[in-house]
Amino acid sequence: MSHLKGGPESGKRMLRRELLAVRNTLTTDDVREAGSALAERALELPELAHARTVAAYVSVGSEPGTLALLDALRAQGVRVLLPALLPGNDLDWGAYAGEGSLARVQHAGRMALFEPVGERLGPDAVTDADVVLLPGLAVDGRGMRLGRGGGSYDRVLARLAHAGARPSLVVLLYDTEVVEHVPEEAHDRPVHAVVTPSGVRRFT
Ligand SMILES: Nc1nc2c(c(=O)[nH]1)N(C=O)[C@@H](CNc1ccc(C(=O)N[C@@H](CCC(=O)O)C(=O)O)cc1)CN2
Ligand SMILES: Nc1ncnc2c1ncn2[C@@H]1O[C@H](COP(=O)(O)OP(=O)(O)OP(=O)(O)O)[C@@H](O)[C@H]1O
Repeated sequence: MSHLKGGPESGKRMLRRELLAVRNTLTTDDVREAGSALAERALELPELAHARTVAAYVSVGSEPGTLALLDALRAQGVRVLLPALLPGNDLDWGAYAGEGSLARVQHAGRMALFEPVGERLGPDAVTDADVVLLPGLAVDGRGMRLGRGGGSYDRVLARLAHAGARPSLVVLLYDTEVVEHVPEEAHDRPVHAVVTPSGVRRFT
């Protein structure tokens, strides 16, 4: 029973706290360098080279940087969708039209996010994506991902499954965040690959 001490929920909470503490020690230079290496590695993925639509997100704070990757994809003519947080933690989507098309949004109790300012396409727009780039704090050898705990991407994955959409699911992390074991709950779904500054690892 997951509400009991030692269940997957408390295991996730402890692991999140440890991983966020490590991220908090990174300097802005560390974050920027990791972001450019990450973009380079990610662009080697054939899935991204052939994608028409990619669902991504704008990194904030000590998250591995995504802006370099978003701009490179856009320059290649890829349609890049970005999330906007809805009440209840579901995600709406809008097209990325360059850095000037982002607005800093402060949702109560959350880190400030950068969200697209243009037309909102609705939560189902993500089902158009050929690749979904997911944020996270860790992944294990099975591809089980630890998120921030909002459940936004759990909902995205459930929505994709419901629509019969099967995009490539790729999580973007630092090297040290590929760990031995991520505690999982019944709703968790594995990703297909992780990109870190040192390369790509696929899960079977
Ligand atoms: N850059 C970025 N954009 C993103 C996400 C993300 O993880 N990173 N999301 C990922 O789903 C979605 C938004 N969901 C979010 C969920 C939690 C928090 C957050 O600040 N969590 C706090 C803890 C708050 C709490 O415990 O309630 C934190 O992690 O410090 C932010 C966004 C969509 N956009
Ligand atoms: N399909 C879903 N619909 C609604 N709520 C869900 C769904 N899947 C999971 N949840 C809820 O979301 C909450 C957070 O789940 P979990 O701790 O697995 O988040 P996470 O995977 O770390 O975060 P994220 O998915 O945002 O990256 C849980 O309370 C869970 O019950």
